[in-house]
Amino acid sequence: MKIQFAIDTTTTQKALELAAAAAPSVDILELGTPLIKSEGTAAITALKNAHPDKQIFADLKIMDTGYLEANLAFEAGADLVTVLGVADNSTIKGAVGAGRAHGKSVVVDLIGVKDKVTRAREVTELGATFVEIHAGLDEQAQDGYSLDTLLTAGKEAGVPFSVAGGVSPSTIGAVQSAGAQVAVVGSAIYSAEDPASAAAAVRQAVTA
Ligand SMILES: O=C([C@H](O)CO)[C@H](O)[C@H](O)COP(=O)(O)O
Repeated sequence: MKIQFAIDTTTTQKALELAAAAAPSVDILELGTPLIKSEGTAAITALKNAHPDKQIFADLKIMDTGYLEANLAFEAGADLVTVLGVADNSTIKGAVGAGRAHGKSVVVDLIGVKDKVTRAREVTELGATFVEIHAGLDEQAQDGYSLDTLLTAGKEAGVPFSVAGGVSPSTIGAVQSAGAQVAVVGSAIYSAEDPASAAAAVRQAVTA
């Protein structure tokens, strides 16, 4: 299972510092949506130039103009780009088309999708490389939030998936056992006092 570090900061400078600290322990470096909104696609290029050996994930959360927006991110150096599962199928197909034109991948983020299992199967048919079974930061803050719901959906869907929703060293083992291809870890690393050690702890909790 790959480890993806979601960098939810708002400046390229801070993102580069966090990426440098975590890089030895992770496989994929994600530019979070707030970072891209704050700094634009130039931040994608900066991270790719600093880490050409890593997969760079641009969390654009595309909702419309799938080809156009995905193309912007791929041209800037992204290897993976997100489109929203709640978007129209034509938008998802557009983003997938841009991915194919660049030889890169599109991930469909199921944040806000009620029936994640059904939609996961549909968008995989449309060409998503994998789906992200995701509860966002606002959903995580609600009473009764549990990562288990995401893991159950991932197992049931039977398609390639990642999991994002407050994954930490203590829960990443369950994500791996559920069969995820990728575990997304954000705040457990970027909010830690020592992000390098936090990323190493995440790596140690995953079995090879
Ligand atoms: O995608 C995310 C969120 O929508 C804000 O951009 C997060 O990067 C994702 O949820 C992973 O972060 P954690 O949940 O803090 O691990």
